[in-house]
Order: sequence, then structure tokens, then C-alpha cells
Amino acid sequence: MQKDADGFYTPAAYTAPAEGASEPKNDGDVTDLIKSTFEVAVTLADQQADPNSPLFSAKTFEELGLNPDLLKGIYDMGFSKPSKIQERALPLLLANPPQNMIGQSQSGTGKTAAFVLTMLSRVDYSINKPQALCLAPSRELARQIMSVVVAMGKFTQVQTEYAIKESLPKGASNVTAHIVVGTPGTMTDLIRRKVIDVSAVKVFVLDEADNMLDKDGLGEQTLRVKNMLPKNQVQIILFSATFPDHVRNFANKFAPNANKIELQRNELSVDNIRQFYMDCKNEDHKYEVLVSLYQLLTIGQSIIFCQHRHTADRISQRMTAEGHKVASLHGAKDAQERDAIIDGFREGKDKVLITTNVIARGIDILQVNMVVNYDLPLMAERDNHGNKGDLRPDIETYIHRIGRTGRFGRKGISINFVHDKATWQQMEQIERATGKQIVRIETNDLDAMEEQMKKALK
Ligand SMILES: Nc1ncnc2c1ncn2[C@@H]1O[C@H](COP(=O)(O)OP(=O)(O)OP(=O)(O)O)[C@@H](O)[C@H]1O
Repeated sequence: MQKDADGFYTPAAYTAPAEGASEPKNDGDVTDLIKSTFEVAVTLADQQADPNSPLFSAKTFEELGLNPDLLKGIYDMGFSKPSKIQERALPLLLANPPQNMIGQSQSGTGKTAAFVLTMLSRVDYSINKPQALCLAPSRELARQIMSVVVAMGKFTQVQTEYAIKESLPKGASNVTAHIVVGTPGTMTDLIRRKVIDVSAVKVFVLDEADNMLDKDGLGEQTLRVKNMLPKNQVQIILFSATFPDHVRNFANKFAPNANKIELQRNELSVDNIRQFYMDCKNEDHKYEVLVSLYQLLTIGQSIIFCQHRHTADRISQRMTAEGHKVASLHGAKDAQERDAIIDGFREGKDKVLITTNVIARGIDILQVNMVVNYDLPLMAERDNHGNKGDLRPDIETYIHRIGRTGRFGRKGISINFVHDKATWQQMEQIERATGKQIVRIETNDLDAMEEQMKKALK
């Protein structure tokens, strides 16, 4: 993947499957590459023509009310038809007077384009002040969103700025960019210090909104940003693949009178992600099984999720010492290192990324065809007084984690490691909550395992 002089991803990184620029190379063979990209393009066209698919649309981008410069940007990225969420959300988002939006659509179905096109449509490029703010839960996601803003806005006059750690030089003042993308802590800090003047802000977007509003997470910081924005002039846009009940009420208050696009419970995850599990004997056996999977993990690219940073570090150190090439990323690493690790992974320099929930949401890397839940995602139960109790599976995080594969109609595999009664029960709860079957694969028959996985990816 290429970057331009400013360090942004170039639009080539986001070309559609038909272009083949960012498709997995089977084994470096050009014929295979052309064949595989052709097949992906054909299945994408089929899915976009199937009314039951989240990628379906009866309309063209021209019919959604976008201006010609933005249409140029969209086609330059290789998009040909809108997805369902784009078709449904954009006319509502662009209508006047502006109305708030709470939008839900499965992982990898193109929510980013919906809110980025709204920000780019609403900005008055003759005014050099921030007019659209967008918050995301991680710097990696903020950087990715920015690359979409830049690619889609390529034929506009848009100026952009980050509000993420170490993005602005100390002593910087007076951001004049039209669109600012960042994380809530840094955004709060920059607004407080008047580096960002919010007086002209008219669009406020929360990507991964349920996470951004969760009282256990970023909710307080996000609310702080909202409270600093001018009243009655800001269109509030919330997007996510999940909106669990406990944040829905808050979301409704946060974005009052919003247009809503919602999913049914059984629609939460896409069918093109095949889910498996492997029975491991104990914690240590999990490591051995992971190592035995290495060949398969590197056919395309894969992400291994752990519950704790120290597990991610331990596994990656051990695998590296044993001669395997893996990268690890988590929130305890400093900003520069995090950027280098995710960029290296995007560029395919590393094929296996061992990480925590820090990149469970939003990250879009088309070549990732496998996700491993080395540890199942867990969260603490809360009693009526808000006290933390037993651990239970974190269904939303599970849906987001497996959604790092199977992007925009591609095939993907997720594998859960279970190693005792508790993890087994947790997985059953996940299966029940998502309504999708999780199929067992043998841990001791590598050939059978490979066979089954390749079949799932066909
Ligand atoms: N209309 C389109 N045609 C072709 N490709 C598209 C279209 N819209 C989006 N894409 C591509 O689909 C991929 C997934 O899009 P995006 O990252 O916006 O998904 P998302 O819905 O935000 O997922 P998540 O819930 O995981 O954040 C991206 O690579 C994007 O470039």
C-alpha cells in the first residue's frame, strides 16, 4: 500500500475488488491473482444485485444526491454501486434541514463512506474553520477514517487535521482545517485549549458509536466533547454494527429525533464469515495449536485477538524466538510504534498480527481472511449498583472482532480457542446470541483442518 507525502493512504489502497490492487496474492502468481480478483469482482456484483444482501442497492451513487466532485472521488476509489446502508442513509443524511442519524449495518458494509460523504457534503470550503468533527475509539481507526476522507475528498478543496496523540506540534494554535478526525481524549484537550475552535461545527460523527457512548468506556469523554459544541446547529451522526440495549437509550438522548436504521438481532453478523472453534487441552496447548496454524495464518493475513496486552506480548515474543514472523500491537505501545506496526501490517510486511481489543473495531484490511480468538472476548457483569461481578462473553466485541475479516462480501474465517468448561460455555452463549453456528475443527489433524478452512474460503 502506498502513502502520499503527508503520510495518508492513497486511494489505491481502497480500490474496489475489480481493480485487484489490494487483493490477496495467492502465491505470488499473476494468473492466480487475476483469476482470484476476477472471482471476487463477480461475486461482489452478484451480491450487490441480491436484495437480501447488505451490499444490495437499487440505486446508483448519482441518485443519492452527491455533488460531482464527490462522485469523482467515489469512482476514483473504484466503487461502482452503493451498499444498502449507503443507499438508505445518504439521502436522509444529506436532506435539509439536517437531521440526526443513528445508523446500524453489519461490519464491512461501507458505513464509513456514508458518514465521510456527509461531512464532505456539508463543509463550506470557503470557510477555514473546523466544520465537521469525527471521533473514533482508536488512533488506528482515526487514521483509517482520515485516509477515506482524503481519498473521497480528492477532488474537493478539503483540508483535514488529526486530533490524536502527538499529531499536532506542541504550541500549535488555531486549526483551520474543515474536517477534524480523532480520539475523544485528544479532541477534548484541543477544544479546551482553543486549538480547535468549534463555533462553526455543524456535523459531529461518532464511528463505533456504541463503544464511544458506553459508560464503561469512552462515554464520558465523548459527552464532554459534545457539550462543548454549539447548541442547535450540529447534526449528530452515530454509526456502528452493534447497538446493545444498554447504550441505545443514551444514544437516543445523545442524538435526539434521529432517523434510525436498525438491524434485527439475527442480522448482526454477515454470513460470509465462517465460524469455527478448536478444542484445546489447556492454556499452554492454545499456544501450541496457534503455532501449528502458522502456515494457514499466512496464506492471506490474520489477526489474533488476546484479552490482555501481556498475553499478546508473550505469544509474539515466543513465536518470534521460535522463528515465526509476527507483529504485536496494543495500547501500551507508543504512538509512533503503533503507527509503524499497523502500517506494516496493512502493507502486508507482516502477515500475522497479535493484538488486543484495541483494533477489534473498524479496521479495514481486505487481505485479512482469518481471525483467531485466542482468548474469547469477556466483560465483567454489572449489578444494579454498577459493581463489577462475574465475567461473561462480550458479544459486541466478538461481532466486531470477527468482522475484521469478510469485508464487503469477501469470504473469511474465524476460529475460537476453547480450553475448559467456562470458555466452552462462553462460546455457547456467543453462538446463541448471534444465532450463527460455530463448527468444530480438529486440532490434531492438520490436513483435515487445512482442507476445511480452504473450503470455507472458496
Ligand atoms: N459501495 C462500495 N463499493 C465497493 N467497495 C466499497 C463500497 N463501500 C465501501 N466499500 C469498501 O468496503 C470496505 C468496508 O467498508 P467500511 O470500512 O466502511 O465498513 P464498515 O461498515 O465501517 O465496517 P465496520 O463495522 O467493521 O467498521 C472498505 O474497504 C471500503 O472501501
